[in-house]
This record gives sequence, C-alpha cells and structure tokens, in this order.
Amino acid sequence: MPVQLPSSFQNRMQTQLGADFAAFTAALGQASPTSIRVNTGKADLPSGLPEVPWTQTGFYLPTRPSFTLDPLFHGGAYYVQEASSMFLEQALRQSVDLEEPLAVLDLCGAPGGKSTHLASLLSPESLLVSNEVIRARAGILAENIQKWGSGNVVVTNNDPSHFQSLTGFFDVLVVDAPCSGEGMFRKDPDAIQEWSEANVKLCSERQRRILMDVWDCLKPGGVLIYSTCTYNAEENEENLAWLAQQQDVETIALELQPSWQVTQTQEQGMHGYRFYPHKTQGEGFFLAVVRKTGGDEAGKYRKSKRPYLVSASKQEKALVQNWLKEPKDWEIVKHQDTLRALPAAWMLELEQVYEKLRVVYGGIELAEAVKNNVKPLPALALSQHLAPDAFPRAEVDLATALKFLHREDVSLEEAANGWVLVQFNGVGLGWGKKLQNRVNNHYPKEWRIRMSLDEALQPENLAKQFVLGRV
Ligand SMILES: C[S@@+](CC[C@H](N)C(=O)[O-])C[C@H]1O[C@@H](n2cnc3c(N)ncnc32)[C@H](O)[C@@H]1O
Repeated sequence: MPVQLPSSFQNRMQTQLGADFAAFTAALGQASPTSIRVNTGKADLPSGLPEVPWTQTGFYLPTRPSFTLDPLFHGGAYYVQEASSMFLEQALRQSVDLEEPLAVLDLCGAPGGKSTHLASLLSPESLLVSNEVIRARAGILAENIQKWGSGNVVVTNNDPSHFQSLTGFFDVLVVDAPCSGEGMFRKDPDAIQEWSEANVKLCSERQRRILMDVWDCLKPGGVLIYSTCTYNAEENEENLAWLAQQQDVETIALELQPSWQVTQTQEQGMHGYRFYPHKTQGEGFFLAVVRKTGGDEAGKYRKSKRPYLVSASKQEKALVQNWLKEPKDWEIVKHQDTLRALPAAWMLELEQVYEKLRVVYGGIELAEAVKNNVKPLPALALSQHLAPDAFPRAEVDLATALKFLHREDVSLEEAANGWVLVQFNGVGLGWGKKLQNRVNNHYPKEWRIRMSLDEALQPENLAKQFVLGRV
C-alpha cells in the first residue's frame, strides 16, 4: 500500500532522486525485507537463505516469522537486524586492522544491533564500550549483550558529554546517531507522523553536539563511523563537512561492489554512502567514515589507589574460574555478592570506565557468591566463554525449550541433581536446578516469554515454527 508522505519531504526527495523518485515511492509501498545476522560464536551459518551481500553473517528470510517462538533467538544465536545497517561491517573491515586489540565505543548503542555486530567483528583481545543514554533502553542493550555472550563488552548509561573525561581512549568511535528517521518510514509508519522540517533541523544540531561531546575521547589516528537512518543532507553529508571544518579529519573512501547498488556521495570532499530502498534490499541508511588526524595523545592510565574494581578472594576465584574456557584471560572481581569476569588485559582502562561512567553491565556475570555457596547467573549460561564441561547440560526439544523460556516447570529426567545448563540445539538458554523430585526454573523473570504458548505448542505449529538452521 502506498504510504502518505509529508509534502515537503516529497519535494526534497524528488529533487534529490530525480527520475528515481517514482521507484523510491513504489519501494516504500512494498513490505520491508526481514533479515537476521548470525552469531557464529554460537551457531553455524544457515544454508539456502539469500545473503546480505555486504556482511559475512547476514541473511534474508522469505517472510517474518515469530522470533519469540525460536529458542535460538533467546539464546543469542542471531540478531534480527535491518540489512542496510549491517554495512557497518564494511566500514570497520576497510578502515581498521581487526586483528589488533582495539578499544571501541558504540555511543548510541540500544537496542544493540551494531554493538552485537561489533562484538562479533572485533578480535577477542579488543574492548567494546556500548553506551546508551536512555536508562530503560540501556537495560535492553545489556540484555542483548548478555545474550550475545561476548565477554569483552561493557554497557554504560551515559550522556555523550560524560566521555570527555576519557581523553584519547578509543581507537574507533561508532555514532549511530538519533535522527529524523526518514529511512524508517516504510518499517515504522509512526516515524512519518513524527517527521517535520523543524525536527530535521533539531536532529542535525543535536548530532553536531554529540560529535563535539565525544570527539576528545577518540585517539589521534582513530576512526569515526557516523551513521543515520535518514536521507536529508543536513543530518548526513553536511554534518560531516561541518565536522571537517571544526576538527582535523580526513575522509575514508570505501570500496563497493557495483552489485550492492549503494549510492556514493561527496560533500566538500567528504565521502558518504547511502542506501535507498528502491536500490538495495533494506531500509534507508547513511554511513560515512573519517579518520582523526589531530588532537591530544592517548591518556596514560595508572593503577588507582582506591580501586573501583575489587579482586575476588583466592577462594572465590577458585570456585568459579574453571567455568571459563581460558581462565587466565580473565580477572575475577567482586561487587557486593556478584562475581564477574573482566578481560584481564584491559583492567587499567576498565578501572577508568567504572570510575567515570555509569556501568550497567560488564564482562561476564558469573555467579552470586555468599560464603562458599555459588549460584551461577543467567549471563554465564549464555556466554561464549563458558567451558563445555563446567556444568552438566540438558539438551531439550522445542516444546520444552519454549516452556523453560516461559518459566514453566520442566522435567529434566536424565540430569543429575544440582545446577544444569538447559540448552537447545547446543545453545545455552539458562539454568535449571534439579532437586530430588522437581526442577527449579532459574530463567530470569524479566526475559521470559510473556505470550501464551497454548497455540504454539500444538504439534502442527511446532513443526512449522521457524528455528534457525531448520529452514
Ligand atoms: C539509531 S538509534 C541506535 C540504534 C543502535 N545503534 C542499533 O544498531 O541497535 C539511536 C540511539 O541514540 C539514543 N539517543 C537519543 N538521544 C541521544 C543523545 N542526545 N545522545 C546520545 N544518544 C542519544 C537513542 O535512545 C537511541 O537508542
């Protein structure tokens, strides 16, 4: 069905696209493609699905299934992400050496599409700080990060200006800026109602403020990846040209395959890359990459006299460190009753992050420890770093997995008494505690499936349900 577009938006797009304008409006009347990005730390790439061409792990699905009813979605085996935004992969691969240990900030991180993508692309020796300014959204981001299961990510809930205290800290800065959302008109018709020329101006000003707020935390030689999901030049090319007037930057050109049909732009010498729905199979998107060529050197971080991150005792460490595949890569810290693994190589930098920012999640939450009693936490069940033989595992079928995720009672007959990792198709979902004649379901209340499962559990519906890898 054709969408009703604001007339000033239509006029501008007509000028911008010329003869392509009719194809553009026709594309807005089509259904949005559905795409997923697979977590290769947890699952194999599916066969038989068309690939999103600018990433190695993205796939289109023929229709939009109920992801809620696929346990592998809850297990973080894939992320449902709009295809154009997966172009971040090209920006990163073509501008930095991904073999190196990098400190990366994803400034506008929620709900976590780009952060989970970054977590997969960066080397395990890297550190990702994934930030979200809105508190409730930071919680959703932390949930998605835990489900993805990489241990080298810290989730923060800060205003961009708070990063000024981390001068020269990051090698890469990703700013997926809040924008007027013109590229989402097809997927989210509310975006049309909220659109106005005044809002475009407001967004553009806010984006400039955000860029200035975080500029100092990027190292000289570091890379800024800037993106929006909107078409107007004020929020895109003009902001980059403005940045080049304020700061020492050089534009980075990306190599494109002609078959991708990405539109290249240049404004005052700055390269930009645009995705239009009539040319690429995805929503509207803009991305540009620049390198910082001036500015202050990286800060030197010394050990704090009064550390924020307190090491766990020897006894506590002994209880949990063999749960991890590579215990020596992790420092075990304790805050209140929680034992957490943080990447050992980044402890000095993490001390700064914890001191200066509001951290809502970090590393791998391992366990709650009271005296010698340890209770494994949900993030550990989902971690890619959990040692395969640390806990007994119970592989369950689709119906049992869904009931477990619904927080119903399940029976794990084969399992011995004690903590059991409940898994589906080899992917950990959460903890059950088997007692003599029952199993306590420790799946977190806040993450549970809320919809009724009555229909989904009918055998004919289970057989039809989308499950990654069963296509
Ligand atoms: C385009 S969305 C980010 C999407 C995310 N990068 C992903 O791939 O899932 C922009 C984010 O910026 C946040 N935001 C809103 N105002 C902001 C501000 N003034 N500074 C920084 N971030 C802001 C929004 O809450 C939103 O989560």
